[in-house]
Amino acid sequence: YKNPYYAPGHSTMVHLFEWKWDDIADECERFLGPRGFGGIQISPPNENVIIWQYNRPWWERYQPISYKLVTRSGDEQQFASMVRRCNDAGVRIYVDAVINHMTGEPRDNIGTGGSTADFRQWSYPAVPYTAQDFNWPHCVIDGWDYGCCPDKVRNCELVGLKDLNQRSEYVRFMIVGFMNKLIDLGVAGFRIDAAKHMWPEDLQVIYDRLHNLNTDHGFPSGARPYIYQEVIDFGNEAISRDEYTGLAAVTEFKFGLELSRAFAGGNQLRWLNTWGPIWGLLAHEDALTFIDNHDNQRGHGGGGVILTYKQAKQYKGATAFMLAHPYGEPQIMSSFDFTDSEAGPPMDSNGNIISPAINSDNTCGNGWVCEHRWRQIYSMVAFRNVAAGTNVNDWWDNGSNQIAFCRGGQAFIAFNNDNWDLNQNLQTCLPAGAYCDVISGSKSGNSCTGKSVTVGNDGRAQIYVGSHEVDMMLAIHRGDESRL
Ligand SMILES: O=C(NCCCOc1c(-c2ccc(O)c(O)c2)oc2cc(O)cc(O)c2c1=O)[C@@H]1CCCN1C(=O)/C=C/c1ccc(O)c(O)c1
Ligand SMILES: [Ca+2]
Repeated sequence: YKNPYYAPGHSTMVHLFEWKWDDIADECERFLGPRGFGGIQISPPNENVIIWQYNRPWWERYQPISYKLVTRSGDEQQFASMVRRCNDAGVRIYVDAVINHMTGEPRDNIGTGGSTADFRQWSYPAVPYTAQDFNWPHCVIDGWDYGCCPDKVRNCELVGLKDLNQRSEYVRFMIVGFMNKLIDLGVAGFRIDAAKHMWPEDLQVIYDRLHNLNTDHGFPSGARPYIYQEVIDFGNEAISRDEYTGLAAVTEFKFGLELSRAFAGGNQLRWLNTWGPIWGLLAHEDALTFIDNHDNQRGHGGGGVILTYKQAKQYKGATAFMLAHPYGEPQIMSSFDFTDSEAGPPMDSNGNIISPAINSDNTCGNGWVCEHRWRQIYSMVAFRNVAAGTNVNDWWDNGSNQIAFCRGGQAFIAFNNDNWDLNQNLQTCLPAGAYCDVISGSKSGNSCTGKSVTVGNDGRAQIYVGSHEVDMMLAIHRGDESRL
């Protein structure tokens, strides 16, 4: 359950948060496939309750009312078409699976597919679930429970959301049926939302009943779904993420916290020469890594200050480091612009999501940030693909915030987060020749729109990154995007 089964030559997952299925399919064909992205995390595809009371908040999609594949992102036909088109473009689909709970007790009683429920009777006829399928006696998780009482964190309601009993064979049957339908439609795996709130042994049973990936979508026979479990654990709770790493991969929240601290100036970059498990991070094969996610970019996820698209220069620096370094399985957040932390995606007066506009310079409009379309970010996906299979070598630093390293003999990157210029003759580990810096520009024909770097026969080059430049890094590699 720890292998994403990306297509050859592809890497990196992007979370297209709240995107519609037709738009995702287009994005696979016109951008993500050609740029070597490995996969996409999509928003929950099953029917959720409509919450007009808070003007369609982003978190309404985390209140299931049924397992029908009808949401504001599209219906089952559009879902199937997206998976087919993305797999054909070499881009995998991972589903955000909300299986711990159903809804709370919202004011309105109608779902995105027209289903209703009787919340106070724990009755969801569109599944169907009835009261016997939920955990009893009724209780709600209290703040103290996280520190003392694993049983309550699993068996009581998270913020009043009706808590399913995954020990029930019927509930297991319904959840497994829902997930196997998605696997048969060609998805490559799942994010398990709120995994901390479910018993590992119940999750193990559910995972082991999942089908192998669908070979008609290019997966090898016998391939198991890639599963990464959302366990928010900063080490101060009774439940540890180590209870879940035996099952499948786990979201590594410390990763984004530590890199945000380093690139926001709270920790010197030179300390990153030991980046990896000795920082208290999960083992490489267990870690789904990211700078920010849909929850903590809004300040909900606890743990401290997280960099987002709003701190563009530092965010691009931290993201470049995430993608340049071999540790973990990285995910890029692709956001819609927000100021209100509850606000949902851009929508028209009827509540329909507005599609991202693609501008002439390939950036997004209509309120979508599309971090994955920022040159400094998509260029580092190509860097990661060229560097696949190599380690970090020839580390250099200036004793504070100027660092540089190679990936085998394939790629080289330098960062400058000091407030004076980096101007050094450094070992790039690359063959002699001319290279375009893929951060300050790109290669067009046989010239560079940004900086160019000349590497000598000894692999060394003069590397310059001014402290007042738009970006704090310079990256070159042996792939076609950089090598002249
Ligand atoms: O103030 C709120 N929630 C209380 C604090 C955050 O607690 C939640 C956590 C949570 C937070 C921290 C933890 O350590 C933890 O074990 C759980 O996980 C969720 C997962 C869901 O599927 C749906 C939810 O409503 C929540 C949730 O409310 C607002 C209003 C309701 C939704 N919400 C939210 O803030 C929604 C947050 C949310 C939604 C989906 C997620 O996948 C997620 O990680 C957080
Ligand atoms: Ca639970």
